[in-house]
Amino acid sequence: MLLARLAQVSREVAATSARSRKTALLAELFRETDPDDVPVVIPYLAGRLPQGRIGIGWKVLSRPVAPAGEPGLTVREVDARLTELAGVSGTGSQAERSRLVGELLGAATGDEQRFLFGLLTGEVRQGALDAVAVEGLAQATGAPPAGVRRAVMLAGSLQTVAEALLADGPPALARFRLTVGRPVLPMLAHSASSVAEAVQKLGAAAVEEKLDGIRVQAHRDGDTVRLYTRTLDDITDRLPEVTAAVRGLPGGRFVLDGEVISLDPGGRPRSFQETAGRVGSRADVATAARAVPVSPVFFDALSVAGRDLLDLPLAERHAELARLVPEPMRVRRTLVAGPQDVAAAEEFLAETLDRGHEGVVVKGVEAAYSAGRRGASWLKVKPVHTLDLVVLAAEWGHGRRTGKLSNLHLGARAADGSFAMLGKTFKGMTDAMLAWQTERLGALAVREHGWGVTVRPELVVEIAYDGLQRSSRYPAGVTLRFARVVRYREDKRPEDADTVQTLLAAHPEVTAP
Ligand SMILES: Nc1ncnc2c1ncn2[C@@H]1O[C@H](COP(=O)(O)OP(=O)(O)OP(=O)(O)O)[C@@H](O)[C@H]1O
Repeated sequence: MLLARLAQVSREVAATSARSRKTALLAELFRETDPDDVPVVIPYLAGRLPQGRIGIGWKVLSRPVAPAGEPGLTVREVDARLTELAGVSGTGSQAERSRLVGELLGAATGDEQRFLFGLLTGEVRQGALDAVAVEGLAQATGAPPAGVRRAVMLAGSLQTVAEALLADGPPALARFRLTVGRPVLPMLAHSASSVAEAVQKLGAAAVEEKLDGIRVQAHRDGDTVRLYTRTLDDITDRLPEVTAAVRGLPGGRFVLDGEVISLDPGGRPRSFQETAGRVGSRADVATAARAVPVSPVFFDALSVAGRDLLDLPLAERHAELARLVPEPMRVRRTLVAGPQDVAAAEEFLAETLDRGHEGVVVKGVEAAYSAGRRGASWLKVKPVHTLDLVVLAAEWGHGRRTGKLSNLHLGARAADGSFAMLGKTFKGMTDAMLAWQTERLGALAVREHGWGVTVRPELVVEIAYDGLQRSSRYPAGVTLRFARVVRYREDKRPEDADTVQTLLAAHPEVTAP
């Protein structure tokens, strides 16, 4: 496929707000797509590079290059050139990268250059594109949209399903089943402002403690156990005590969903940083496990004895979980019949907070497990409400913070895939965080200014704030009051950050006319 064609469709999809038009444009593109091009076409459509970060600085990108007259670049050729570029290292690498970028841009027309520029700076991420792409794929191949959606959730990747569908047509969907050893994207939760609101919305529900640890999916087949994070990274080798605990359970073949958390000897949770540091560290696992042991606490069963449970109601999945997993390794919960039981739900929340946990997740008992989605039937309630935002830029600090990137520019996802700045903060950072973010943001810089750097929008940071206020200085017309950093969320991608739309919806006091 020619890059020019992809760039054209990408532009047209971004320019129209009609979902049916977006779907039709993508369907047309997929009909022309060679299955071998899929590993490039899908990430490019979403504004992502298959190579991940390739470290081209703003200086290199901002040098004007005369465009080619005729489009001739194929997507595969562009990908090959970027792979070459990503591999350049050592002395003289800067000059070599600069030469390769010049060569690539010189082979591109003006339109293609603009597309490549967006891709290389990471300025536009069409995170919402996946859902439309699923429909486009269904339309292009004649497969049922629900079947494609399910396959994507089981494969954990649109790309894998697109390759199979474009190569073999709708029968390929049957290949995607929940399999022990192949992780699925976890179901996520929406927020509710109180348990009363959550119970009102859901009716009969399980109110579960919300543990502030790391999400883990545990797969077991006989003696083999594998553990995956919410981004489907395999972390089995880092958590021997969790692997052992899973191996000790009675069933021989299952997939469970839960959280790993580090508890102190009194059973209270240690800080999130301790658990996250433990799960994130590969070095000297045995020493780390002695210093900060973690335990799994499961809240769902996705497959037991070869039976796929995803489409069963929560109540039945819970019953399976209870058969398999003994009490201390299961999340605590209380069942409520509906709004009439709100007092019981509130009491459970209060007890949970007393035990040092961060809140509760209220789950509709009838709902299936919607893997890879923020299901409407899981509502989290936390007294301290935070936002996950993306760092767009950072300013050099003054005084004690001279030489450190300090004041962060924070963005939420906008409807068009870009990020809308909501405000700035230099509060809440420890010295260690300042040092870490200076290095990390330095590496992500795409543009240098006297005041600081603009960065590739990749780093997700959790922000506490006291409210919203109107402001004509910011693109969404609002800004955060007293924003402060809680922690970095390296387990999240920019596509997982909060959106302007959900933020506004959560603050009717500001948005009401
Ligand atoms: N009982 C529970 N049921 C479901 N998820 C739970 C539970 N206890 C803890 N969690 C964690 O809460 C997360 C659900 O909240 P959400 O999907 O919004 O992710 P999150 O943004 O990481 O949450 P937060 O930022 O609020 O910690 C899950 O991914 C899981 O890691």
